[in-house]
Order: sequence, then structure tokens, then C-alpha cells
Amino acid sequence: MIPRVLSIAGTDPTGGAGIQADLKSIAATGGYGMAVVTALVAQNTRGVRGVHVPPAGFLADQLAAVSDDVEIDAVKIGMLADATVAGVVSDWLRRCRPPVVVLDPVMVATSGDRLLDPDAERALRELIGHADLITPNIPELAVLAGASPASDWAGAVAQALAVSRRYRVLVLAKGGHLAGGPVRDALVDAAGGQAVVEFRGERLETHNTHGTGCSLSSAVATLRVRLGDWAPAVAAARDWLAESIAAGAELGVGGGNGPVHHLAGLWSRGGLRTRPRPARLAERWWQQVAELRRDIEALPFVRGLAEGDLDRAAFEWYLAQDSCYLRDYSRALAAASTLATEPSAQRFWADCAQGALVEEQRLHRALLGDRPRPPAAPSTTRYVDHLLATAARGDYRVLIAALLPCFWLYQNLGSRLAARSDAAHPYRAWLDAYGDAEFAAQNERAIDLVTTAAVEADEPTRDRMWRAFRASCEHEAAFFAAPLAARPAG
Ligand SMILES: Nc1ncnc2c1ncn2[C@@H]1O[C@H](COP(=O)(O)OP(=O)(O)O)[C@@H](O)[C@H]1O
Ligand SMILES: Cc1ncc(COP(=O)(O)OP(=O)(O)O)c(N)n1
Repeated sequence: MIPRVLSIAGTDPTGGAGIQADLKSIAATGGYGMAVVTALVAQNTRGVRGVHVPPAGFLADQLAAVSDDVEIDAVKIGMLADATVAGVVSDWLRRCRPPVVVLDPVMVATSGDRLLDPDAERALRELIGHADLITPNIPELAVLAGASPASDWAGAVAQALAVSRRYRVLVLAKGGHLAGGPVRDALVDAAGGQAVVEFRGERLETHNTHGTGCSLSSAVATLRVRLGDWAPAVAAARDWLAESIAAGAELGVGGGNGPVHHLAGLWSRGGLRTRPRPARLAERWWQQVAELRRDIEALPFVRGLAEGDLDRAAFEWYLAQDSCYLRDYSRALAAASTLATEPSAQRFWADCAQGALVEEQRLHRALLGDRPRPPAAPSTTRYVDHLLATAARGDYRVLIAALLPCFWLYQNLGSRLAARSDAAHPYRAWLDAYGDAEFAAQNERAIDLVTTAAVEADEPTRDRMWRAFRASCEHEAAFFAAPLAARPAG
């Protein structure tokens, strides 16, 4: 289940803090983000220039628009601007209380600019009564504790215990503002026997800490839904945030305290390329061998087949090579069946292996009777060596990509030549075999198996699959060229 997480917060047009940071954090930690704007803030990485608070009725309309339609799994509340805004949010929470409510009691930005009227603190205290978790930084903790900012970690934890006791709420005290040493945060629950769970991490030397509080609280809200408990949610959110802070400088955004790179980990692990759909990948591969296909169709052997004036001896030489080829092709198909993990694919490749052997015996009997098998021509040997070597390497996906051209090119060529030929065509039986509906269905299935495996594979594997497919197409071209190019005289 994907948590549906609503951020109720102010804006940051430079995208590092506020609702913009919340949406990125929610997405980065596995949730679906929604946003109700409390205040429009003209700010950048250097500071706040102005705040515009839309009419309270419109805030209520935004909240109702979301909750009337969407089941909300978690709420993160950030900048509230003034007492009226805090009151509207309290009223809404009284009516519609999502299962997880995280309140970041935003009062002052790191730049020193106020983001909450001093006279709104009473309304904020009321709002805390609706929250499961609050996430104050050192100055905010001090305001809630009615004390001066703690100068060390022990003092911060003591204040967090007092706040937790007073408001009967779980507190995540954040130590980012304390100078030096590791950064420490603590989950403090005065109700649970004064439980304190401490989290420590390396303090990163960086100016990219704008919006860290916003980002952490929305990540915790999302991960609390996903992981089912607060301590694992905070631990996972901190790991993600540390990775994002560390990559913040790469963004080159702003001349003040820059933003964190919310998606750094995802981009580096998942890449930025969209995974193609199987049908799109089939189109692309087919297109990428268009020139080779044109070369094959221009070969004298194929033109002779099309026109029906191909020299009989050349055709029989070709069929004898086909018989040699099919014997080993069948072995490679059987290897694909052995390597397949899915039963229907295993059966498909086994059926094809058996079909290739039956065809090989039919050709052999029809052409050669009891005479000894002709030696394989170099073009035949090279093609089967490629298939058998690919099979020996044991990667199912690469092997089936190598096997595909023998379905796809033949079915395409055979069906088009069969459609053009009449009943008197001398090679009609051969054309019918490759142009029939059963072979067309086999070809479709083979394309589907290969392209589905390719889109599910990682990029290097997909690339190896493509190269194996392309190599087999080249072998097909050489195979079709051989009867008239390299056939021994007589
Ligand atoms: N330099 C830093 N290196 C690593 N983590 C940091 C750093 N600065 C802040 N954090 C982490 O970012 C989160 C927000 O911290 P803090 O700065 O205390 O709050 P706020 O952004 O609300 O002022 C906390 O988890 C804190 O530990
Ligand atoms: C609209 C808005 N909300 C909150 C903040 C404060 O963000 P925070 O995560 O505490 O980080 P700093 O901006 O203080 O570094 C904000 N600036 N704007």
C-alpha cells in the first residue's frame, strides 16, 4: 500500500523548504504526496522577503476538498503563519483525524525570519493536542518548554521530556542547531516511562541544510505508515536525509543555505531512464535491424525465392544447411527451456526444441534419404557456435534474445513471400511452413518472452540481450547469403 500523505504547510518558491520540500520527501520515501497551502512565502536560500496568508475560508476549502475525496493515511503540518490558520487546521483535525499526524512546530527559519506570529503560540499549543508526534528544533523546543534554548544535548533531552509530559505527545527533539560533534536526534516519550530513543549520525560539513526540518518530518510521517512504528520510521528517515544532505551541493541552487538533494539516492540507485514497454522495445529492436533486414531481402538467394526462379541446387544446398543448423538450434532451445524459471516459458522453449528436431529430420529425410549428412558450411557453424556459446554462458535472457531472430526474421520474410506467391511457386511448401498461423503465434510468443524479460532486466543485461539479438540477425544474413556466395561448385 502506498501511503497517501497530506502536507499542510507554507511555500518555498526555490523548492528547498516548506510544501515543495515535503512533496519531494514524501515521494522519495515511498508515499503519494498531497499539499494544502497555508501561506505563500516569498523566500529563497538567503532568507524570507514576505508572507501572504490567503483567506482562512479558502484554507478550509482546500482541506475539505482533499478529505472529502481522498482517504488520508498521514498528515504533516508545517508553517501555520498565524492563529487563524492554526485554528482552521485544528477544526479540520477535530472533524477528520487521519491515523498519523506529525506536527513540525515551525516558528523561525534558520535565516532568523519569523514564520509564526508570536501571538499564535497559544493556537499552536492547542494544535499539539491533535498530533501524534512533534518535531521541534532547539529554539522551538525552548519556546514550547518555556525556557531558553538548550546549549547541550542533555539540556535538549530534558526539555523534550518536559514538553512531552506537558503536552502528552511524542517528541522528536532535533540537535542540528547544537554546534560540533555528531548530530543527535531523540524520540522522547514521557508517558512511556520516560523512554528516550537516541539517534546519532555524522555531522556533515555543508551549507545545504535549508529545509532539513520540513524534509525530515514529512519523511517520518510517510515512513511511520509504511513501517508501522515511530523508531524505525525516524531511523529510516534520518538515513535518507543524511544521504540527501550529503548530495545537496551537487544541485548548485542558491547563494545561501542551499537545499538538500531529496532524490539523490533514488537517482543514483535507480537511474533516470524510463523502463520501456515490451511492445515499444520490440519496435525499437526491429527498427534497429531495419538495414540488415533490407540487406537480407536484397540478397540474390532471397530475391530468387521471391520470384520463384531460384536455382534448385542452391535451394537444396540451403535446405541441407538448414537441417544442420536446426539440430544445434534445437539444443540451444532446449537449454533455454532448462534455464527458464517460469513453467509456461519452460514448456514453450521445450516445444520449440522438439519442433526444430522434427523439422530437421523431415528435411534430412526428404533431401538426403540415407546419404550422409553434408558438412556444415562456415556460415552455419558460426551461427550455431554463437547460439551454443550463449547457451553455455547460462544467462536465460541473453540466450532467448539470441534465439529470437530465427523466429522473427523467418516468420516476417516467409509470410510476406507466401502472400506474394501463387500455387505454382516451386518453393511453395517451404514458404507455407514459415508463413503459417502456428508459426506466427510461436513468433509472437517468443517476441513477448524476450521483450518482457528485456524490460525487466537491468540496463547492462538489456544491452547484452540486444547485442546477442543483433549478432543472430547478422548470422541470419550470412546464412541467407551463403547458398549463392560460398556454395561449393557442383
Ligand atoms: N550538518 C548536518 N549533518 C547531518 N545531519 C544534519 C545536519 N544538520 C541537520 N541535520 C539533521 O537534519 C534534521 C533537521 O535538523 P535541525 O537542523 O535540528 O532542524 P530544523 O531544520 O527544523 O531547524 C535532523 O535530523 C538533524 O539531525
Ligand atoms: C514555508 C516554510 N516552512 C518552513 C520553513 C523552515 O524550514 P526548516 O526545515 O526548518 O529549514 P530552514 O529553512 O529553517 O533551514 C521554511 N523556511 N519555509
